[in-house]
Amino acid sequence: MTLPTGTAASLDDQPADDRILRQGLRNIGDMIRLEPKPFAVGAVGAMANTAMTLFLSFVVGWVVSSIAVPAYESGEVVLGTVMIGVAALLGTSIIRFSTMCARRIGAGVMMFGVQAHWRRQITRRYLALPVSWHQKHPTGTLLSNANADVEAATRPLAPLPFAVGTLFMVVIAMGAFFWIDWAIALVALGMFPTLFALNALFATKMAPRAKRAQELRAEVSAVGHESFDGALVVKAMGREAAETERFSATAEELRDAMIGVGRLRAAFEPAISGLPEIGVLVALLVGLARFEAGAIDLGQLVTVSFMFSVLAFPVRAIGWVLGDLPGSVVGRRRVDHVLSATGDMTYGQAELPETTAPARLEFDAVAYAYPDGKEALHEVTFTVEAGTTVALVGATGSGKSTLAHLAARLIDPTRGTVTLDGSDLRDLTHASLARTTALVQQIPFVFDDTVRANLALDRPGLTDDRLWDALVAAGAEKFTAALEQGLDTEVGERGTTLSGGQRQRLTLARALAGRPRLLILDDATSAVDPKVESQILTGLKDSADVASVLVVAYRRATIALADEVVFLEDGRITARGPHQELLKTHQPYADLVTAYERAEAEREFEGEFDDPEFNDPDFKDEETAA
Ligand SMILES: Nc1ncnc2c1ncn2[C@@H]1O[C@H](COP(=O)(O)OP(=O)(O)OP(=O)(O)O)[C@@H](O)[C@H]1O
Repeated sequence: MTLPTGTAASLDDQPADDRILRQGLRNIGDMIRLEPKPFAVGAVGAMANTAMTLFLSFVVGWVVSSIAVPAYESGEVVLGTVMIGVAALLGTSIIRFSTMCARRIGAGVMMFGVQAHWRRQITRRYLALPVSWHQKHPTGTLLSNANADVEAATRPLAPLPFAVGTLFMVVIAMGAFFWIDWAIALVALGMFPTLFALNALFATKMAPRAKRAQELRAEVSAVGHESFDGALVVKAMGREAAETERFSATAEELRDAMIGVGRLRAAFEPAISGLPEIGVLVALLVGLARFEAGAIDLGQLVTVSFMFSVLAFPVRAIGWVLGDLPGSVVGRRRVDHVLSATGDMTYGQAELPETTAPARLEFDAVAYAYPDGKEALHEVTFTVEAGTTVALVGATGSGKSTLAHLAARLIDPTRGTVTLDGSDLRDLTHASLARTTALVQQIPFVFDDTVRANLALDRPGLTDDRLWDALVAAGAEKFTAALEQGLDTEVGERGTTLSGGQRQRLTLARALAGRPRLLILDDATSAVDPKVESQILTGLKDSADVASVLVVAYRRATIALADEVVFLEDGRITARGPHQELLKTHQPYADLVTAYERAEAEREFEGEFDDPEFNDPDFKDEETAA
């Protein structure tokens, strides 16, 4: 049995500088394959645009030599010829404008299309990866993967069609230069390769800085997310200054890294943007000399000068693409780190029958080791017989939650088997497993949506009647009915408008609405009034839709409701049997349950339950009177 370790290519395995260009160009190739149509529109638009720009050079040259010069020499303006000149200039400009639109639209659609594709892939991957992978990756970093990294990876796409068009223009212009005059062509031949070499040098120097900046973006996102997520703890513990300091330190590191990026850019940018201007100047000087030597005429001189000056700006687009390559390679590697992460849960083909009868859960010699190698459970063997309730009891860290996660197949055992009605959980289809079992955790997760949406989670066939039945069974119908809009009430981000106890009962109702055949409660009612908790669990046992229940329990009353208690010590079952029997026969168990009882009495005395109904005498009387 292999563990879902969630490994992937290491991010430190950074490509050497000389490979940045190759990897960057391959990355661009991959992105073109993802969005070929918008790229084609953008590139064809750009090439048509540059062709029109070059054509304009000839039009300008022709207007000068055939209209302006004869008019100047004869002192006569021929209106018809002028109109042809104006029409040629206007027509070329209109086509240039429309092709520029096509270039920009193509580039935008391509870039946002690739971004959307990768974001979808990343989200799918996050959902497919096992819990063990998520435990090792902070949420802030995952957010950064889906945002900053995807954006960095696709950044060269914005100027890409422009750069492709420019390359096309350079090739045509070179031909034109050679056709007009070899000396002018030599100037161009010197300028363009120097410009490409300069850009390539810039890209390789930028690579390590871009990598560091991208890592720090993820760190800032992770620290920020943790601080905002833990805002209540930070405030309650008076840790604002320390937390601000922690965030500032990372933010300052990012600032320094970005300044480093800016410095390098500042060092190269003047040379990269100045070189074409120098080229124009040299071409003009050489052109003038060649004109005086009679090698070219005035129209050709104007054409050549115009061509050099219209090329001076677009050749920068090639620099923009090359300048964004290092960041894009680093962003792509970080995206690939998520997309290539292994450790998916693979599901089998077996289906359990679609009945509502309670299921039988069996652990046979189960062991589980976390990815750090620490074995949390050893040789665990026990059964939850169909329709019975088994309480898992054990000191903190004894392995109760690990066992609950194995029962719900959030993780797979390192050794041994977990079976439902005789089928190994690993052989079942995902749908069959989700239909049969439901896990309710101590920390309830509530979506920023209505009560109805939170209960139904888009599962088919969950009518309002069924949702109300589940709310009744979870002891949540009174507070739901008291909400202003009942099932349609928005509960806010993470259910902030509800108390902790209400959130727990809502998530219990969510699980019950699916009528699971095995219900796993991992301390799922800890914030609920103990008496209400007892009522809920008794109700579940007596209900017509009786399920088998595996419950991680701390309260004596809850434990006493179970048909059998499984007592865990350091990941091993050291005692099993009915609660009353274990109290008499197993001293560590008796000690723990007594300690729980004492702690519970203190909590109750101090009114600690995060459940307004419990702390509100009217509600409490109403709910506990039955
Ligand atoms: N993600 C993890 N990585 C490594 N070790 C872990 C991880 N989660 C839990 N453990 C370890 O596994 C052991 C069992 O943990 P588990 O959460 O199952 O205990 P528990 O009985 O549910 O504890 P509690 O009552 O405090 O919730 C503990 O020693 C814990 O430190």
